[in-house]
Amino acid sequence: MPAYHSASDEAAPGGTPDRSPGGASTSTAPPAGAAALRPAHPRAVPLSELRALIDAEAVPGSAGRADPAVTGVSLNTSQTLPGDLYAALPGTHRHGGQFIADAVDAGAVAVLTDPDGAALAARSGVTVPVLVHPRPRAVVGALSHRVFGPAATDEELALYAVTGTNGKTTTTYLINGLLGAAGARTGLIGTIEILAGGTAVPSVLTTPEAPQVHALLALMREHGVNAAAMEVSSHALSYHRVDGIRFDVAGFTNLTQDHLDLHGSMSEYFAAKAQLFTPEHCRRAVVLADDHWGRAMAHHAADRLGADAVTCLLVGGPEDGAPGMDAASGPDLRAVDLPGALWHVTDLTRDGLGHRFTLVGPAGVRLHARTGLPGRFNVANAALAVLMVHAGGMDPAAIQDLLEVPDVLTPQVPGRMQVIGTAPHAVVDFAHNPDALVRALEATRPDDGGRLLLVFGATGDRDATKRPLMGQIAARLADVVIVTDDDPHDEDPARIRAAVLAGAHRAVHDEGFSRVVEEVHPRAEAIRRAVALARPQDSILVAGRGHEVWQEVKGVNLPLDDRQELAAALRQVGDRGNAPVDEADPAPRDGRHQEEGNTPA
Ligand SMILES: CC(=O)N[C@H]1[C@@H](OP(=O)(O)OP(=O)(O)OC[C@H]2O[C@@H](n3ccc(=O)[nH]c3=O)[C@H](O)[C@@H]2O)O[C@H](CO)[C@@H](O)[C@@H]1O[C@H](C)C(=O)N[C@@H](C)C(=O)N[C@H](CCC(=O)O)C(=O)O
Ligand SMILES: Nc1ncnc2c1ncn2[C@@H]1O[C@H](COP(=O)(O)OP(=O)(O)OP(=O)(O)O)[C@@H](O)[C@H]1O
Repeated sequence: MPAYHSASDEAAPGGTPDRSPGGASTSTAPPAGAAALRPAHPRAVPLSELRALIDAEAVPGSAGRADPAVTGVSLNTSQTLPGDLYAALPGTHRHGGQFIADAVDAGAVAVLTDPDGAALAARSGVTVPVLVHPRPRAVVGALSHRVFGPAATDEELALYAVTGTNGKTTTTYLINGLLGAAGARTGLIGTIEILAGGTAVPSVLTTPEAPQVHALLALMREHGVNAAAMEVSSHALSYHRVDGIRFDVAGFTNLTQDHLDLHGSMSEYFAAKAQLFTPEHCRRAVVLADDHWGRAMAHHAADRLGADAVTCLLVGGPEDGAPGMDAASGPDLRAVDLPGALWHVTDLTRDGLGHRFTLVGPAGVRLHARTGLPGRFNVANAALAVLMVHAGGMDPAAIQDLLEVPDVLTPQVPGRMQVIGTAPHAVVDFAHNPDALVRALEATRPDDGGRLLLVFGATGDRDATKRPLMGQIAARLADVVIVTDDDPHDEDPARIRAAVLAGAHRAVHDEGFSRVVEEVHPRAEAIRRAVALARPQDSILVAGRGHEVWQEVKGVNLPLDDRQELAAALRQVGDRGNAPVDEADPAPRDGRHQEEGNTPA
């Protein structure tokens, strides 16, 4: 197993310890500027060396040094620092070449761009040298690695990547929980926050752009971080954001519908994710192989990495039903032909909100575990995290010791199945695609005949095909469906709601579900409506925005935190009692529109 110092051995640079996963010491300082996300002691690389690395054409500068020392890389002028190479990339809205003058004003000593950007540079009278490459985005990772990458003398930083449609954030927190319990000083890059050993910084993207990723890894090394877990989105793989990084272990959670606006089809979406499981990007792979996409990924990984580098995990079985992979029930056909080491989950039992389970591996090795995270999908996340740590070099006996640490597989993941109230059981979750919504609804349904109320919407400017699907799922699995707004971005929110409602109506009319379906906006009002309708034995799920604290409407960020709104609404109702759904005021009020009647008794 990797040898780690105890997290408590070292003082945190720049902060007091807090709740960060895996025992990384952090402080709770506010979001930092670009400089705070860079190493304090950057290396200086001559521009000529960078030019040779990517075989770029060079246009000499008209002033300053012919071969300046480059100490950083940026591809957005808001993050450009003195000494940077500014990568002026073609974008979906405009060309980064328009911002070269701003980059030079911010201290950029050179520019990397494509021929169109070079023309823009010439027109703006740029004085610094310009490197011209036909596909600059494809070489930014290699350049960033040269500038920010590890020196031969640096301590090892073990890197764990998680990809998949759902479960990335949760699995990275689980990995860091285990590594932290083993004494590692952990770092994190993902949707919620970035932990680089110093301050915790709220995230903007799930996977930042390549220069920032490489700078963050350098910062982690400076802060003595020796293991880091990172979410790798399909956007990241398509946009070359992790180029130049070879992860020790890459994990695959699942592939279900999302992001078809970018990828076009599920096969293309798969192909984007599959890039992670190649020798350029990882040494070992752990793949959740329960379904077609998982099995395809396992075979792809074995083809590219060799079967010895692959671990397959089967969790199987219906939600909260009999475990599909009980060792006593004999071999499962899904295991046939899976490459590499095979592990499966067995002895699955409910324990409080979470589950106990056993992982059975090659030669009958058994690991006994418990996660307090709700929903069977979190067993999959927890099992994947355990096997990724194993693939990273920790032997089963050491892992079993870690699994004895109370709640080691129950990290607090903000906005993921986060319980806000108990009577009614009220949960905020980040489910914002069809599969996640199914699983979150299944995990929230009350056991004892209470009703399930759902508040959700769909995001604007993103995969529109999932909107009616999510409406349909909502009407199938919830008793009261309140359709509201998510982040509309630049789209008309009413149009988005209409698409979601169309799916809900289809389930009600064509499939005969008897549900209350309402359209209520703004979102805070929808949350209050759900709370007003709920009885103490019911459950409320507010899905889609999880930890998010801003709602983006036409370029303006409006403060909105589902957790706060739900807590406030519950407090208010606690003072005056709940109204049963059929007694509640059915008349539309402030954007509320009741679409269907007849909730089940
Ligand atoms: C669709 C997408 O991923 N777009 C990314 C892309 O933006 P773009 O091509 O539209 O950029 P643009 O506005 O046309 O500008 C062109 C160039 O000029 C630069 N620029 C622009 C303005 C300026 O003042 N200065 C400047 O330097 C930009 O950095 C860019 O390189 O390049 C930008 C610069 O890096 C990214 O910030 C931007 O991500 C946007 C913000 C985004 O929302 N991306 C999402 C969809 C995303 O990546 N999501 C995935 C996770 C999804 C999930 O799993 O749920 C993620 O990893 O976060
Ligand atoms: N293994 C899983 N399978 C299906 N759904 C899951 C799984 N894990 C989590 N979910 C659902 O997906 C939501 C998002 O979980 P999480 O943030 O861990 O995933 P993610 O892949 O990081 O998502 P995103 O890329 O959107 O940030 C959860 O709130 C839950 O509803």
